[in-house]
Amino acid sequence: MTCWKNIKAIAFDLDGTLIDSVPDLAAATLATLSELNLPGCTEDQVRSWVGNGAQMLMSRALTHALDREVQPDELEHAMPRFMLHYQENLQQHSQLYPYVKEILAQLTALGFPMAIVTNKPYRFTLPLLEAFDINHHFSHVLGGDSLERMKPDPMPLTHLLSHWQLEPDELLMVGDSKNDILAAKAAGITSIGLTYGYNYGEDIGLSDPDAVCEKFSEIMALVSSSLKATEQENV
Ligand SMILES: O=C(O)COP(=O)(O)O
Ligand SMILES: [Mg+2]
Repeated sequence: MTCWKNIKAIAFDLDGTLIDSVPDLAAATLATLSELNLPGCTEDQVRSWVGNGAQMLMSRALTHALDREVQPDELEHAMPRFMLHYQENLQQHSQLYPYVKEILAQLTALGFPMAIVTNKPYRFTLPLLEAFDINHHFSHVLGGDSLERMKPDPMPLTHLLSHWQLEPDELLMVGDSKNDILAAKAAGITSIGLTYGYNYGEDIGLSDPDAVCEKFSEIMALVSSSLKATEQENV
């Protein structure tokens, strides 16, 4: 049984959890395909390709456009173009999901240490957090290329556990993708799956997170049960 009262720190996924970033990722993907004289794709297709970092997104887009397996040199040729297009338009159409700012402020006020654990390359992550003015909530920001392995590998989460000197049941992962839930399970930590993000078009409930939330604001009720328990222990 999940013990919400033990939660002391929270790791947040970024794309599809805090920020709806697909519109800008889709624009950069389309610009890259067009530069390579390849057929385009829809925003819905890009949404189903997000989840394993920028290189995998481009690899899936090229596979679709070429209608065959993509060769390493083709991916190598496309990547710098994609990175440049996305860098130039990180925040044209992307938006924070409702109440993200308010809830992060409340969690910070309650004293939870918080981190970002995303598969997005680090070089895009910090500027995006800064552009939305939420960077100050996170003492740790781990991109998909910050460590040797990215989610669904547990490495970024075990890194946080050892840095914060926490037991696994004291860390919570909040994310929209099965990669978040698989990483959390492999690290032995608690997880919340959000239904509104990107999960390859699959139901996040099938990954069996400890709780499923339809809105970001719903995480507050679960996390605050940890505070009530702490208050009672201190009476
Ligand atoms: O960039 C991606 O592919 C996914 O990023 P996320 O881990 O923040 O959802
Ligand atoms: Mg995500």
